[in-house]
Amino acid sequence: MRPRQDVIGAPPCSCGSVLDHRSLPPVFESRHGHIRRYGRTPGTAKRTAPKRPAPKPPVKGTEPVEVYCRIRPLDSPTDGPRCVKIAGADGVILTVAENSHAARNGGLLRETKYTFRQVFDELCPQKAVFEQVALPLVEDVLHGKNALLFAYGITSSGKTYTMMGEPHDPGILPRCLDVIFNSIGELQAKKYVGTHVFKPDKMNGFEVQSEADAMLERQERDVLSKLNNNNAKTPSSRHAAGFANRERADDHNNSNNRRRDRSRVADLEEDNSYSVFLSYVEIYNKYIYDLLEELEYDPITVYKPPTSKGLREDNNHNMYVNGVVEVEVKSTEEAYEVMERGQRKRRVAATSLNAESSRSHSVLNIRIVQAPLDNMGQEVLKDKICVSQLSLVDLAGSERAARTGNQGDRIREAGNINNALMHLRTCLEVLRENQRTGESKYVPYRYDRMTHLFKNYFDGEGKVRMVVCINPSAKEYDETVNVMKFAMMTQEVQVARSERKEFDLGLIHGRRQLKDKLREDAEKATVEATRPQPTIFSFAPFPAIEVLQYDDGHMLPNLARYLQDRINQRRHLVEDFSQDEAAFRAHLVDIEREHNNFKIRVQEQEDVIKSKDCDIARLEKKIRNLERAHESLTRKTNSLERAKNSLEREVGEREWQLQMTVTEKNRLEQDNRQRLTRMERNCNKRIEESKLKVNEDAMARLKSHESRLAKVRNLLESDTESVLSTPLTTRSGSRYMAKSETDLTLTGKTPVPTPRNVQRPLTRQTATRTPRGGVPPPTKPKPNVKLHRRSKSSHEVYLAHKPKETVDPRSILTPSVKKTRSVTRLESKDMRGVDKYLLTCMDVDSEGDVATKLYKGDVYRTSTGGKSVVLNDVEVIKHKSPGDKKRKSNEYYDDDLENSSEVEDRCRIAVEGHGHMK
Ligand SMILES: Nc1ncnc2c1ncn2[C@@H]1O[C@H](COP(=O)(O)OP(=O)(O)OP(=O)(O)O)[C@@H](O)[C@H]1O
Repeated sequence: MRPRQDVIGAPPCSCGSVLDHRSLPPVFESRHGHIRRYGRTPGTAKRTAPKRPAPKPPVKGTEPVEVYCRIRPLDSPTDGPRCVKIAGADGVILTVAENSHAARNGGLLRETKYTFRQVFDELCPQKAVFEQVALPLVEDVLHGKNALLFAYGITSSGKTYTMMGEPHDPGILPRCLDVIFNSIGELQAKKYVGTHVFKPDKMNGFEVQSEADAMLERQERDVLSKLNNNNAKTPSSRHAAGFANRERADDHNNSNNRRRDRSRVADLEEDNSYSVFLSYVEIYNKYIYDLLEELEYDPITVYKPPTSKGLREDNNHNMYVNGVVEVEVKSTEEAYEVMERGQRKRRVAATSLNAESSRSHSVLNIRIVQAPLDNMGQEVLKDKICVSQLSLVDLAGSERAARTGNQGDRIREAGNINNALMHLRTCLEVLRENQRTGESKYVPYRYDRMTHLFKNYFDGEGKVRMVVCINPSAKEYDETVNVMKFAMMTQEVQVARSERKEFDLGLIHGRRQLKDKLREDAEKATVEATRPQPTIFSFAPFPAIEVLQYDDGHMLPNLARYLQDRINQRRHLVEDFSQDEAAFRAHLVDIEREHNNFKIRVQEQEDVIKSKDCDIARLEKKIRNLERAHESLTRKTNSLERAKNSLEREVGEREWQLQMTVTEKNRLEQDNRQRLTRMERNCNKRIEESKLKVNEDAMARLKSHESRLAKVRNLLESDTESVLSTPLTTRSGSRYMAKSETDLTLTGKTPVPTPRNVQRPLTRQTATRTPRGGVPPPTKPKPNVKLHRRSKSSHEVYLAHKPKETVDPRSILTPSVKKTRSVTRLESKDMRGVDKYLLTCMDVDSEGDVATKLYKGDVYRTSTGGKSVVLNDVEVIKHKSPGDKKRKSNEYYDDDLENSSEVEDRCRIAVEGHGHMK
């Protein structure tokens, strides 16, 4: 199988793209702006200032993962060539090593510059590294934010050194603990004492434990620790578990050697109560083990091997190790002790590159639990607990089997370590691509325990920092290149910035001091109460002052002594009294001052209370208003509910009615269709009958018309003297006596009439006498027919009736009438004094031919005094279109027939002499 390190040894660019060095030009600028020089010619390739792309504007609310670089010293100054140079405060230049993979592959990369947030050289002290890298994270965690710090690098690059350090020069972990305890000092909640004791709820949260429970737990612990002390005589757990342990961890036990970090974080919430909890796990061969778990003692196997732990997600979607032991620590010493306990259990082994090589990734979780105190400074507010976490991760180093010379378990461990690191890299790459492109590709955190555990840091909020540890030895060049690329890629990952937790709940400040003050006062009062009361001093009784004998030489001296003593005593008493008085006065002054202070504070508190009362009153009023609003809304909701129900009912009814209507409509439609079909049948039948009847009527009317025409003809024939020998028969059977010249056919050009409906020019003009009755016009008169010549007498007066719509045809053929009176509209009076009647009609057929018809008649006086006209002649002057040659001659007869009814109508009016001609 190909060793893992060969796989990870070659991906050339931090952006993940594989570069073929041979195909690249001598100078190539990577996507990250790093200048790379290629070429076989060894020499001093002068490095120009790297041209980095303009930094992207930071996404609002996010910040990049901050990557720092630490270069460890070589084991000895003569320890081979170096491949790493420092370039300023934030850059390192990696020079290709001669025996490196890149060099062997032909494409020689001379120098590459990598830029970090900050670079620490070999001489950089631990304190400086801590202050730059970890102190801001400690500040964050004390202010309620989460943070992750991990050390990354190849094996033996100084990760554990950076994280743990040495007793005389501690690394990041112990310093973090120092600073935390320096900062929270007196603000800590008392362990097992008081009512504000935080306790893990086993689901990654915390609860407040009652004092009784806390005491009970303490007793249980005491018993357990005694038992453990007894068991300590048995072989140590680390040997029983068969794991090698770091001897240097024992050095930490000697706290006298340990140098403390004196830094502290200011501006903490003084009215909060703090607790610190530690948990320590390692991820070994894909499994998570609890380093603080007390292994059960078994008389046969001595100690049971540790069981792996699972990962769970809490209510806030944070990942945690299920069932992990969380130890509350109250001081740096306690924390050290716990940390070292875990450190001793961590799996390390000697490899050819590191005598104490970490075979697992270790995660120390420092959880700060804080909650604000109540107004009396006595208890914490249970529902305001804030938990923040600082995860300090010492990753196992990537390693190549060829370099380490590992075998057996070590090879398997190395494979798992490399896999986990590769997976971390994959996750970060996907995350970075998602952030760049706006896509939401699945980030495979879950495929590895380590990435799954850190998921919340990359997806959630909080600072993430990485210390990349570098071994500058040229032998490590190939792996160092990959570490650099990973670091470059990681710097481009953005994480959400978390906000500082605010604990200002409107409570009074200085609650903690108030509590202390009250306690002090109570203590003082107790002391005062136990102080012995001053006894009333009484002088010794007077000696006997009776002189019993004259020579009594004792009485007076005794008395004098007594009095002197008494005077002295009195003087002492007065002095004592004045001292007591002064003390009392001073005490009184103190009390007075204190009293005044209290009065001021009481006043302040009263003000606060007043303002709170105002607030309360305002809020109560608001609550009342809201309640009223709520009630009215409830009423409104109820009424709307009722309205909605009734509307729903109504809608239901309407729907039902609609359904019924539709059904009824369908039924009616069906009925109507049937009825319509029936009616259609009946109608068709009736239409057929009507048609027949109409035909019959039309035939009957035709017959009656014919008979009437026949009568008129007979009448005309009988009354007229100038009867033509050859009567012209119309299609309707009526006869006219032709008085005009017959068969007048004119050729030659005539003025073209312009009737209204004529559009085509007329080129031929024809005037024919129109026969009636469909008989073709005679071409020449029969010899026995006597043609009646048109009267030429000049005394006959014609009434020429030309309706308005007639136009002048401009024909050369005009009736030969001398005396003419023209009217356009016929009235009775016009008939006076006229002998002849001439009616001019014009007609345009569908072909556009214009026919001018001249009806002539004689005017007779009737017996009733009126005038009657007997039409006896008709002349038709036709203007034919040249394209009408094919027109059949009998069409003329059709036209005549059509017009005959019109002529009859007009004549009827003229004959009667009533009405108006159109
Ligand atoms: N900055 C430094 N100054 C002095 N000594 C250092 C420094 N960094 C590392 N060392 C030394 O180098 C050796 C290897 O370091 P360390 O064990 O920390 O490497 P590591 O990266 O944790 O390796 P592994 O991944 O195998 O555990 C140790 O002896 C350590 O003391």
